[in-house]
Amino acid sequence: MEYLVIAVVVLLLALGTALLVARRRRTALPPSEQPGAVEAPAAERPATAEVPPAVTVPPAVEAPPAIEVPPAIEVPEPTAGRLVRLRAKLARSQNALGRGLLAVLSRDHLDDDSWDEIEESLIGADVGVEATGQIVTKLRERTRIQGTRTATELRTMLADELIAALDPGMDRSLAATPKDGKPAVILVVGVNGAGKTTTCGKIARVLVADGHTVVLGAADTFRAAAADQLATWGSRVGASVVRGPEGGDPAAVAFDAVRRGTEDGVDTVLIDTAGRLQNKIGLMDELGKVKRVVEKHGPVGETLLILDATTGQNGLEQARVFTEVCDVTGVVLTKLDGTAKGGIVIAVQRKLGIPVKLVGLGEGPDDLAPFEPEAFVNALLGDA
Ligand SMILES: Nc1nc2c(ncn2[C@@H]2O[C@H](COP(=O)(O)OP(=O)(O)OP(=O)(O)O)[C@@H](O)[C@H]2O)c(=O)[nH]1
Repeated sequence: MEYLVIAVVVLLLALGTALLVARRRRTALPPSEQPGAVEAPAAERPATAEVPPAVTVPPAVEAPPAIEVPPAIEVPEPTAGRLVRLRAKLARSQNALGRGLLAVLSRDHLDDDSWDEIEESLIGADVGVEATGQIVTKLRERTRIQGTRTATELRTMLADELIAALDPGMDRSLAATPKDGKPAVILVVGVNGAGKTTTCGKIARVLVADGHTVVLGAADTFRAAAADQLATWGSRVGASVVRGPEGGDPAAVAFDAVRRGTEDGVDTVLIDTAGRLQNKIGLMDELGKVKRVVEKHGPVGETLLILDATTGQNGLEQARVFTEVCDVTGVVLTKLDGTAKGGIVIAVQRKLGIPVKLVGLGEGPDDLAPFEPEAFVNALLGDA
């Protein structure tokens, strides 16, 4: 009997505990798990402190010491035939001048209006009024005398006249060969933004491609970046660059560059100058001083004027100032790839009486070509 009472008590206790656990579990269920429960909007929910994720700190790795990798020396493209290779870059001029003119020339009959159109195309391409007059007069005369009619023959005649207007007999070689054990000195002048520094770098590549050794002088001390730019160009072709402090004396840098070129026994010293001077007297003083100081080592063999082809007739005015200030021996016409007015080459040569020696046809390092009148005119007129 005693045992029976104990068993009943134990059973009742077990039942009570089971019931209590079941109730507790029901109240502990999360609201969303309860059927029909609606999630309270975030604003109404009590803010809970977010536990930041555990951060694992990687073991400290020692950085390897920086190794200075010298830039690889590049082999510039050969200069021969560059103009032909770059002819596609004259696309804008080809469309404006070549296609337009050839369309007129292929008409059955060339009347006065057609000749007027030819004249307008040439003037529109910056050939210049005087040169255009002469070219058209000669063409008209030849077609009248020879009775030529086919478009191909007319194209050949036009090309002949354009080439003649470019004076193909002019000496366009660069004076870059050393004399009496001294390097040849080339001064590069022009207004800022014309592409002077870039062209200096490209000329260095032209010279290296033609087998010369070169030292570059960063005498454009006005703009610190110009010297950095030149240093990059130089390092790519293994040419040393002599530079001075920003705002320093350009003549001193030019002098040091020639001295360095002489000591190193290089063929050519190429000197980039600043063209930022606002007035002719200042410009004359600075360039005059650079030249005088450099000439303590020996004569300057070449002074190249860098002209931006896209500035058209305005550029010609600036050019004239430089020709008055220094003895310019050659012109480099840059950015011919960016203009439909390729005829500017003719105008520049006629106005200045100085040969165009090189033309810039793009921003690529080898987009600078020795100027050849025949190849240029053929590229301008296209193959039609
Ligand atoms: N499309 C094109 N751009 C060119 C050519 N030549 C130079 N440039 C660009 O013209 C810009 C000016 O060139 P820079 O060499 O800095 O001109 P800069 O005359 O030295 O100027 P400063 O140092 O300020 O006196 C650059 O963006 C060149 O890449 C060219 O033939 N074609």
